[in-house]
Amino acid sequence: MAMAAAALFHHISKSQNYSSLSKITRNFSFLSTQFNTKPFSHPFQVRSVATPAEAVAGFDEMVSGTQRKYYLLGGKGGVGKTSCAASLAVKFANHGHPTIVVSTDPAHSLSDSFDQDLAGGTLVPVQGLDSPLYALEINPDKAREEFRTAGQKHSGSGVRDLMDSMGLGMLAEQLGELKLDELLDTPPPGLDEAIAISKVMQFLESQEYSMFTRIVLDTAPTGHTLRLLSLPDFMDASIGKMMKLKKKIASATSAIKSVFGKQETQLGLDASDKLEQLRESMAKVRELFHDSETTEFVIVTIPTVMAVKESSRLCASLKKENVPVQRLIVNQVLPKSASDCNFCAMKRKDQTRALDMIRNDRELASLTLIQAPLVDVEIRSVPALKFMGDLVWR
Ligand SMILES: Nc1ncnc2c1ncn2[C@@H]1O[C@H](COP(=O)(O)OP(=O)(O)OP(=O)(O)O)[C@@H](O)[C@H]1O
Repeated sequence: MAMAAAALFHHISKSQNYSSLSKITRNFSFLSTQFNTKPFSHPFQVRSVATPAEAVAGFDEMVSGTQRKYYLLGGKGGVGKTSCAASLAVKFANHGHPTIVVSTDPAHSLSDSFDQDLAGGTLVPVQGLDSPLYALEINPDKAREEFRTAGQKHSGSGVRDLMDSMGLGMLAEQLGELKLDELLDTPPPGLDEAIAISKVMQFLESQEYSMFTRIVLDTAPTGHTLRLLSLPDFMDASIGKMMKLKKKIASATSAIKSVFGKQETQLGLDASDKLEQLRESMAKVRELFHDSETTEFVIVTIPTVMAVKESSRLCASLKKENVPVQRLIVNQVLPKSASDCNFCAMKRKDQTRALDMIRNDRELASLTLIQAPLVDVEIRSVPALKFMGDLVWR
């Protein structure tokens, strides 16, 4: 059976042909009948642990409406965030939504997941679909570099010397104290992700991209996400300080200009301008994170005690920050099989324990639980992602 499933996946990955996918689904059912087992039927089901009143609708609800919606997928490293995000994006596109799938994880795997080169920091069309799907892999290092370049202009010693000679040493000192270079060299946790997301916002706000009605974000592992949530406040405080200084510098600049006729650009205010922009986009990110009309954070996990504990902490933080969260994907659930080896039987017992833990967890129990099976090949390429999407997003 495993061999047969692997062969089928190999076939769809090679063929890149959608019409073959319905055949694949039929073939899986066919195989199940042939082998008189139900290896995939149970885990493919979408089950809810929420009470009916709390239960949220399935994919129908996610796909309905032409208003733009954002889906952020996050969780522990390696649990299948990218596979779930990419498969959701493929499914949205195939349901008529012009879609963008974005990765802000410094260790991108969108290209690997789609088995196409999607790098470059700009929108790249995903090949192999009939409807528009674009991918965007933001490189946080590159985005940070842009800030650094602006920062160097801002806090260059030339400016400081000039201000010193003008008797504005105090101000120069304050300028130095801002430690912009240092901020960018050793960014506070989450700054990279913030810069990446603000870059995404810049793209998404432009008229050119207004046609996209579904945005799927494959976020960096949990730690980054949690820090990102608290970052807007941090940015507000530190950039606020920066803005005050900018005003002082602006008045000093005009004083210098009036005496020496120097060009204002010589004092380069690019960095603070950039930071102000960053603050503005962080405010938008914060708004976006909290708007349940447009945004949903989907937690992805696997059935292990460690992953469940981390998901519970993530869920608690999201709730505390009022980030809309309704669904929990438990990925890589071992399918029941008639021919369980000892290892599989033990592993499934272990997974059952972790699933029970979810059902009894204070944070997670109220979420709609979506179980996705562990399949016997890697999820790579558009057809494979479509296949996964049809299992997960129902
Ligand atoms: N349900 C599944 N069955 C089999 N393999 C899977 C499944 N889900 C994901 N995988 C595989 O697990 C690996 C990791 O998946 P993926 O890259 O989606 O995880 P991730 O959470 O995004 O990882 P990272 O945190 O490193 O970005 C990939 O090789 C993927 O093909």
